[in-house]
Amino acid sequence: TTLAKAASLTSRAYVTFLAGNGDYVKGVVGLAKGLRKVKTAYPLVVAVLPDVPEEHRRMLVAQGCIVREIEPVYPPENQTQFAMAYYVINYSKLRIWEFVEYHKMIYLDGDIQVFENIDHLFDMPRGYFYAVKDCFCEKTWSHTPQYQIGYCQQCPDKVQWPAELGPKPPLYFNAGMFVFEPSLSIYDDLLNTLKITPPTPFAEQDFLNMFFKDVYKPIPPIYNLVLAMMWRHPENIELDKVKVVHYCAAGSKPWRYTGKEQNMNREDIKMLVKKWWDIYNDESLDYKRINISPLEGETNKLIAMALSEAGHCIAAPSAA
Ligand SMILES: O=c1ccn([C@@H]2O[C@H](COP(=O)(O)OP(=O)(O)O[C@H]3O[C@H](CO)[C@H](O)[C@H](O)[C@H]3O)[C@@H](O)[C@H]2O)c(=O)[nH]1
Ligand SMILES: O[C@H]1[C@H](O)[C@@H](O)[C@H](O)[C@@H](O)[C@H]1O
Ligand SMILES: [Mn+2]
Repeated sequence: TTLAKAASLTSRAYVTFLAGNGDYVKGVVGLAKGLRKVKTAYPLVVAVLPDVPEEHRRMLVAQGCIVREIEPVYPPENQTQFAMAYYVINYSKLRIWEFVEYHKMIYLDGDIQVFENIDHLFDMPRGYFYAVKDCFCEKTWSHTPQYQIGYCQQCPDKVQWPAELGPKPPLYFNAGMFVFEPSLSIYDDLLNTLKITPPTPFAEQDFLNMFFKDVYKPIPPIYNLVLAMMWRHPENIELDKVKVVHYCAAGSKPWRYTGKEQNMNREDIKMLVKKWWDIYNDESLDYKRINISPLEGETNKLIAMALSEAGHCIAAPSAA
């Protein structure tokens, strides 16, 4: 019905995560502007930890974001070395499963930029967890047998998985981008499972991989270009088809980019960093309240139609 269609359009959103008072807020502002540039029909929700300063929250609201505060989530205590010390805060991402006013969401890291519209990903069948396969070739993976034997799921035939190591590990996704369905029962299950799961180097990314392994569906790497793919597996990437770029390689965050770190002085990287800045600096992409988004316009029409089908009519403003 018309009303159902209106409801399903309004119950979708992008979501990202912001912690601390550092410079990741620039990433989120850039992301909000990038999503506007590709004319997404859906809002960007920013899940913020309590330590995000008021000034940064105001900047995000001014960019049209919906700011939602979340409580931090901590893994059980243990002596793990995270691949990056700050990854521990990423367990707090699990709170986004609580956002059940949305039926479906696309999670994007703050260091991601969207260069082409990806709204069609919301239309994929429900009941799965969609994300892009990660690459195991960078030094951040040196703690794993995969890295040690030179096995990568991006080229699984180059180095075969040795039988002595047991069955081949399940496919592993990068958790900087995924399509999921908020749900209170899954949320409870996530938090209860976390309580009995010791932390591991890739923090909530390892945890989500374990938790969703039976419903994980890989989507093409154009939906989350992990930058190392460009020098590790160029044969798997068609740069001109890429829709979503994840500035995750060491030294690649555009707002900190110097070009000095390893692999950062490449032309393709410089071009992608420049494209990020072009969006960030484009004032015409700043949020203007006056512009009703195509979805708001469309939804308002659908709601009006549904109400009139149901025999209601919208009261005209009364003459005072
Ligand atoms: O000070 C910080 C650090 C991180 N973040 C947020 O946390 C996200 C994850 O951090 P990074 O993007 O720096 O991390 P990576 O891309 O290297 O990390 C990858 O591995 C992590 C393991 O915890 C997560 O799964 C993350 O989503 C995945 O892309 C950021 O995008 C940002 O949204 C902040 O807000 N402030
Ligand atoms: O989440 C991590 C991170 O983004 C690293 O930068 C990358 O090397 C990894 O492949 C990934 O799993
Ligand atoms: Mn990231």
